[in-house]
Amino acid sequence: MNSCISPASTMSTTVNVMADLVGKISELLSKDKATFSVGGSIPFAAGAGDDSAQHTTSAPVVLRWDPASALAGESRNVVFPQADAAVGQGAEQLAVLLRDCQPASFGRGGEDVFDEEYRKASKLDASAFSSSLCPYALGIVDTVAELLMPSAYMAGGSRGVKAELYKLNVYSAPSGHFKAHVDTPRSEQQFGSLVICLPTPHAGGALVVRHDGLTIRHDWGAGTSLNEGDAAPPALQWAAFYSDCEHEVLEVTAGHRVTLTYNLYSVPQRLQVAGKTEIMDVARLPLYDAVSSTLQNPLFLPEGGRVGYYCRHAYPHSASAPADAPLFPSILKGVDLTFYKVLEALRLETMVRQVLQEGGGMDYYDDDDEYSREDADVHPGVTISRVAKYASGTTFTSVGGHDSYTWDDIRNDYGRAYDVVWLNEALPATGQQGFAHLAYGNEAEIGTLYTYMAIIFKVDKWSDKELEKATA
Ligand SMILES: O=C(O)CCC(=O)C(=O)O
Ligand SMILES: [Fe+2]
Repeated sequence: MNSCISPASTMSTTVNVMADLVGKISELLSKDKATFSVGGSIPFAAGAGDDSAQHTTSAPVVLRWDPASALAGESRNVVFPQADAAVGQGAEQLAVLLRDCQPASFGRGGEDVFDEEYRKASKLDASAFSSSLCPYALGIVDTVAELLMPSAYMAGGSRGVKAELYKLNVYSAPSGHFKAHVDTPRSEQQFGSLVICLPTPHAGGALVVRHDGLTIRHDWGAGTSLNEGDAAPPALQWAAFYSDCEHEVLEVTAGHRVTLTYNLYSVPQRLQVAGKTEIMDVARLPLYDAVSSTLQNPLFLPEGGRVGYYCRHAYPHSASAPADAPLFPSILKGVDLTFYKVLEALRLETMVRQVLQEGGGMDYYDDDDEYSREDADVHPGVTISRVAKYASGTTFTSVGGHDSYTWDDIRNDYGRAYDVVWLNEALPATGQQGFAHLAYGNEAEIGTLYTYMAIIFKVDKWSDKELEKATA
């Protein structure tokens, strides 16, 4: 160790540099969009003996397209990466692809315009080609969801990312490029774009993304054989960025740079199932028949009422969700989702809500046991249940801070009371502390009661006419 003490000026420089660095990092961490573009690289599987179970690798990518000039039903194809021996032939196939592409336009003042000064590229529309590349299977979509998903949608993980194929673009030497621009969002749900670069040898053509004074450069030509010295094994290279980021494609100086572009949307994750009955025929489920025939039986709740089912799965229901991205019903899964779908298909008035645990919590108050109405003759199997006004979030009451309160006083302050015929019992593991109340003791304390997610539907009262018909 050097025993010499640094002069004061050096010390203070060091301190300043440290403060600068720490400041920079914490500023980036505090900014919602400091991570405004992410990217990566996925190698191609080497074939037999490859340890692809451990690492994500890609199978060769087959690209097929419909040339405008070909007979109906005829398509052409090319496989990436090209085998070394086939590079000459590959160049020919690329030339054919290029010939079948159209000049790429861009949006200016609400119009599609062609201007090689601004953008020099060729494209195929998504309707004219397909490829075996699946960004979901490669983990790209999950990675984007983890890192770029707008934070407003994160609560409860109820939203997912949809990557929709948009274009195939080819930027070729000399001078293929796209000047700085911002992509036009295709809908309100679009939050970004994804670009995947197929492994063709090229130089130049870096994708440069800028946001808030920061720049990220994705240079995919650098690792290809046209840049000897640093040529890497062929890989799929990709980048994703937020829609409000300015970006550009620098000039391609050699070869062809071929990319697939995708629009990235934030979508309700499971609502893709919950919201669309057309992809699943609910009426084919045994549960559908069981519920529908029960409802047709005049002996079942002739006076009408509510029937409840405690969800079998645990959900983060005591956390609140943003109003524009509610957790329920979109987060429902498995049998809970199936049951909800069945009720929806039967057009029953249904609510997915938190229900307060029956009875009280710790031994603070008298339990006067009024909440459960087991006066079986009048209301067989009916329980007065406390149902929350909202599906998610924790509620609080100031009731309970004195020993003259009873559990019922506290419970009465939670949601609404409904008479419910329960189909099952709540599973302890699905409960969460969703209702906080004041408790008493030496010091002010807060007690909590458990809430459980439930699906409750309404059964209408039978009219005399219907009853007559049903029993005839
Ligand atoms: O091919 C790329 O790298 C991105 C092209 C682009 O910015 C676009 O298509 O809007
Ligand atoms: Fe763009």
